[in-house]
Amino acid sequence: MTLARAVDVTRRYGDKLALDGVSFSVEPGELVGLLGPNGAGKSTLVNLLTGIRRPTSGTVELFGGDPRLPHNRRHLGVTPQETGLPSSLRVGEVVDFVSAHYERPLPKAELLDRFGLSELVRRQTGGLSGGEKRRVAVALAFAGRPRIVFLDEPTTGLDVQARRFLWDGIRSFQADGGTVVLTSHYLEEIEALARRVVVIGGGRVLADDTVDAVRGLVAVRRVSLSLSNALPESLSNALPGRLSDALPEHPSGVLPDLAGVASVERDGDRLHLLTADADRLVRDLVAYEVPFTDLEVRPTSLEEAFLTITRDSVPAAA
Ligand SMILES: Nc1ncnc2c1ncn2[C@@H]1O[C@H](COP(=O)(O)OP(=O)(O)OP(=O)(O)O)[C@@H](O)[C@H]1O
Repeated sequence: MTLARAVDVTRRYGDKLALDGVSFSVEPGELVGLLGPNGAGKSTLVNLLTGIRRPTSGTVELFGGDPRLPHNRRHLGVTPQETGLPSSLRVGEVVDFVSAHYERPLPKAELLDRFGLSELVRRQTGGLSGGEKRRVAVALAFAGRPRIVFLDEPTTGLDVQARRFLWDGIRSFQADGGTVVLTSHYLEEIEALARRVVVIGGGRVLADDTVDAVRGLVAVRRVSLSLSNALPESLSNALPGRLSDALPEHPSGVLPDLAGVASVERDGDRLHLLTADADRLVRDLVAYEVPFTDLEVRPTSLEEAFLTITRDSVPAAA
């Protein structure tokens, strides 16, 4: 049985289209990473699938039913992006309080041990550090032995060791048959946990694939250069192509049709070429004796990489 599903879902906040025709499903035992830049729509998707908000159009299902109905949420665990803990209660008391809502909660000691929180059991939550609070908030999603958990940026604000502890807790839940959906800005984080990654950008699903495949997609570099003078005419004539199409009015003529260039932007005399293989592009520029100056190669942002690569297939958001 598909545990969570969104079918052609849109969600508006006033004029803002936060999700635009998103379809997505999660099968039992999966650990799925939702990856995307700020404002991409990740939290909105999580909030729809967990019944916190309703879609504007399209359908969402949790355990085959409406996520807003309590009986469909019995086997759900959630850690939203922001959580408040009652500051005067001790960690152990908060766990007791949350666990009391479930028929068959995890024993308190086991839950705390799984997430490396045993030493904090007698501490008031108000006195915990930000990272400690976050770890408690994430652990609470597992208190009721959920079948699926949604973790919205679970490791924000955590140091390396705390992050590792949390990853171990998430992994052991999945090893026991649990299903996890987590959001992150970082492919590295998703890579540490998940095999499947769904990339969200501008309210749409831009890619739904293995981490390896997505890593290949986002390894895009921006190669910037200025053209110092006109290309030799013989070269211009011999090598017309998509770059020349992109630069019809460039005074220096055309660049050769360099393989692997995903897009070309022009900014005055400066050209910005996006490519997955910057080394090869630079070698080609040299081999073609393109008269460039001020060459600069730098990584692109995730957003830039995806929006560039998918520009042709993704219509502009409304
Ligand atoms: N309650 C709201 N009212 C108005 N706009 C909202 C609301 N919630 C989200 N949005 C807008 O919807 C878009 C998607 O937001 P969402 O929080 O889902 O993105 P996100 O991918 O989770 O971002 P982040 O990584 O920054 O948390 C953003 O433009 C955001 O400003």
